[in-house]
Amino acid sequence: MTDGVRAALLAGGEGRRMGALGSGRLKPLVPFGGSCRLIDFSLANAEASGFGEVLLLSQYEERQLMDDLYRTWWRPGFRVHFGPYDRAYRAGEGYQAPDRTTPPERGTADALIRKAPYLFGPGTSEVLVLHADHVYRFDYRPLIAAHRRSGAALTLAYQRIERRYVHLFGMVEFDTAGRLTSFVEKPAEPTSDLVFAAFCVFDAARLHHYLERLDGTDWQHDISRDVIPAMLAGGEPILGHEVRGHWEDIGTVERYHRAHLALLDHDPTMTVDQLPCTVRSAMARRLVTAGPGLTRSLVAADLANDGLVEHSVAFPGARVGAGARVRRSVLLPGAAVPAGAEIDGAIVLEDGTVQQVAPPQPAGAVRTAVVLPALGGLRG
Ligand SMILES: Nc1ncnc2c1ncn2[C@@H]1O[C@H](COP(=O)(O)OP(=O)(O)O[C@H]2O[C@H](CO)[C@@H](O)[C@H](O)[C@H]2O)[C@@H](O)[C@H]1O
Repeated sequence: MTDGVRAALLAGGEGRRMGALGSGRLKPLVPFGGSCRLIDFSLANAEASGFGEVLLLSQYEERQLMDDLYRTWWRPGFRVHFGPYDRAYRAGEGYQAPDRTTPPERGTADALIRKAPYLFGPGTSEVLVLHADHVYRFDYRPLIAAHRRSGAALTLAYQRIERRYVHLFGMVEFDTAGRLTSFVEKPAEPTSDLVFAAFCVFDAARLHHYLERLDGTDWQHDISRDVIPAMLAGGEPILGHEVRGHWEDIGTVERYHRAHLALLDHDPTMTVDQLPCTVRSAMARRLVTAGPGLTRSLVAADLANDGLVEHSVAFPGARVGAGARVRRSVLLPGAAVPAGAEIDGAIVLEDGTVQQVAPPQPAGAVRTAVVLPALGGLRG
């Protein structure tokens, strides 16, 4: 099924809208759910969908990303391809710095153009574009199968959301036959509840054609702002594929915080079991049981809790001092909450920095705890 499909992962995130959480850290490597990083969702989906290789499209700090992915995603039958640096990197010859005379790519479409030799190689009939900041579990095979059956130039994943949030996305509209009739990036006045979920499968030849046509023109170098509208204007058949399960773009620190608290919902659209497990933590193997100081929280087994943790997520190695109270918050790996502190609606970083995300709310305790499984048997 995936034969002939080149999977390409856009991982150029700067994390500008992540506040302190994003500073000094690559956005794809922002930890999530205590067991993985943002980039791991698309990689885990690709692996589970039968892909043997994913091409990395990155722009910032490629070396750091390559070192990390080489370590965390090394296993027989699956690999992340580093494009122009792949051969030398794997041969142990080290990293070849990008040629500084060539301007860095600016947008998502530039990333495709710059990696074209690795994207449109012989035998590639389709290109599957993925993102490194999406939280979702998805089998790409039905999307690819539907795309092939229809003969479309592009089949894009879309989701129905509340109208009030549509202005933050690419808005899509379809005719009764399911063919895309309109695509508006970040519309000021939305007229549809359907948004582009940003992952999609292109006919490789058509994509190549439109990238070549746009390159050198006055454009914004973007798949959503340029490539898809150009295809639509060119009369290319574009279809949609609805994403019915959980899918979320972690574009801002607020969404990051909200996505964690959503894991604690009574009927979550994504469960803890669905999180990829790519982070190894020896400390997390020490089991703790939910105790009196813990209410409806997702915690690593090694949480050292001498206070109260309510409706929160605590990553491996987090510590809560005596008398401290943590509510609706996320404690990153090793984050220490000092004795007596009151934390509500915040993210506590590894160095103890408290990033306030939501206004504090009155208490409303719920009496259950989800304990993250010991992270034994993980990849790494
Ligand atoms: N040169 C480069 N190399 C590698 N990666 C790069 C890159 N330039 C950007 N990226 C990455 O591509 C992704 C797209 O980010 P943008 O900020 O351009 O779009 P946004 O997420 O707002 O909307 C987009 O995603 C939402 C869904 O979340 C859609 O609805 C909308 O149509 C679409 O534009 C980000 O993860 C970014 O890091």
